[in-house]
Amino acid sequence: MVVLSQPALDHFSLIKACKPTGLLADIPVIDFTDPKAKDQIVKACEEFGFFKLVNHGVPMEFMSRIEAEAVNFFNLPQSVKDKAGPPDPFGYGSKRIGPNGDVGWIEYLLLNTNPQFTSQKTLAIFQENPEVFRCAVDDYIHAVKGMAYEILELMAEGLNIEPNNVLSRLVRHENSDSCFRLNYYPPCPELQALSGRNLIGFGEHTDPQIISVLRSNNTSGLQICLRDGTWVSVPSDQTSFFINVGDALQVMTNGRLNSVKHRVLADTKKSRVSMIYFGGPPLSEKIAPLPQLVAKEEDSLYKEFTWCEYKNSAYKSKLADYRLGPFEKTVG
Ligand SMILES: C=C1C[C@]23C[C@@]1(O)CC[C@H]2[C@@]12CC[C@H](O)[C@@](C)(C(=O)O1)[C@H]2[C@@H]3C(=O)O
Ligand SMILES: O=C(O)CCC(=O)C(=O)O
Ligand SMILES: [Fe+2]
Repeated sequence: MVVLSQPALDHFSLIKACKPTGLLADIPVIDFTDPKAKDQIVKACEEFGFFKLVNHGVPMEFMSRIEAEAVNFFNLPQSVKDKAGPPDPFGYGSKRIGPNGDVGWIEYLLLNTNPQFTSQKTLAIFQENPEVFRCAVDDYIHAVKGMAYEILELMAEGLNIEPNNVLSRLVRHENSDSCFRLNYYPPCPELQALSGRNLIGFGEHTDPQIISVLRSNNTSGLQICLRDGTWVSVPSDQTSFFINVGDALQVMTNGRLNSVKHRVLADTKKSRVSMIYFGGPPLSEKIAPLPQLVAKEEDSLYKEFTWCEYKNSAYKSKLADYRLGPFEKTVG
C-alpha cells in the first residue's frame, strides 16, 4: 500500500477518537470445554452477537503459519499482488471494499472456501509460494470450520431446538457458500498528526452469513457496537477466536440472536493482521425463522428468501447499510 501524505487521507473516513472504552470484562468469554458453554453462548449472542472463545483446541501453530504466510504475501511488491486483483469479489483488494464505493485503510485477500469455485484470481494469490501458503490456508480453514460446526451445534442445544444440527448443517453442506478473508491493516504514522481522530480500516457493518470466526495478531483495532449504540474496543488476543453472529443467523432465530455491528480502526505504529472464516449456507437454501422459534406465523419477523437472493441484495449495498431491511415483514 502506498504511504499517503496527510491531505491524501481525506479520501478515507476519519472519525473522532473514542473515549477509552469497555474492558475485556465487558466482552463475554466462553471456555469451549465448560459444560455450561451452550447456555453462555446463547446469552452472549442475545446480548452482544459476539463473544471470545478460549480453550478452543486449534493449535497455535496453524494460526502462526497462516499469519506468517499472509504477511509474506502483503509484503510482496505491489505489481505482484495486483496480479491477484481486483477482487471479483474473490482475489486481492486494496483500499476498496466491495463494489459500491466503500474504502478503508486495508489490503485483503478474499477466498471461496469451496475448491470448486477456485478462480484465476485465487490461483494468482498463491503464485509466489504455492505449496506452503495453500497448505497453511487449507489447514487453518479445516480447523476453524470444525470449530464453527461445534459452536452452531452447542448454540442449537442452548436454544433448545432440534435436531442439534439444524444450524450447523447449512455450513457443513458440501455446497455451503462460505468464504475466508485475510485482512492486513498497515500502520498509518500520519495519523499521529491528526490528534483526536481515528482512521477507519474497515467501516462499520454486520456480516451477512450465519457465523464468522475471527482471529487476529496482537494489534487491536476491532470495535463492536453495543445495543445502546456505543462502540467498545475489543482487546486483541492472538491465542483466541472472536465469534460474530451474522445476519442469516439473526433471521433463522427470528431476531433472538443479533448480528453484531463491528468496524476496525487503523493503528499508527503496528500493522493488524486478521483472518475471518464466514460460514454461509448453500446459495439455493431458503432462509427463514425456524418454526421452533416462532410461536405463531404472525410472530415471524422476516420473509423467507434464498441465500442467493440475500447475497445479490447485499452486494448492491454499502458496508454500513442495514441489509435486512428489505427482508423484514411489514406490520399491519
Ligand atoms: C460493501 C460490501 C463488501 C461486502 C459486500 C458488500 O456489498 C456488503 C457486505 C460486505 C461483506 C462484509 C463481511 C465480509 O467481509 C464480506 C466478504 C461479506 O460477505 O460481506 C464483505 C463483502 C466483500 O468485501 O466483498
Ligand atoms: O479485520 C477485522 O478484524 C474484522 C474485519 C471484518 O469485519 C470483515 O472482514 O468482515
Ligand atoms: Fe465483518
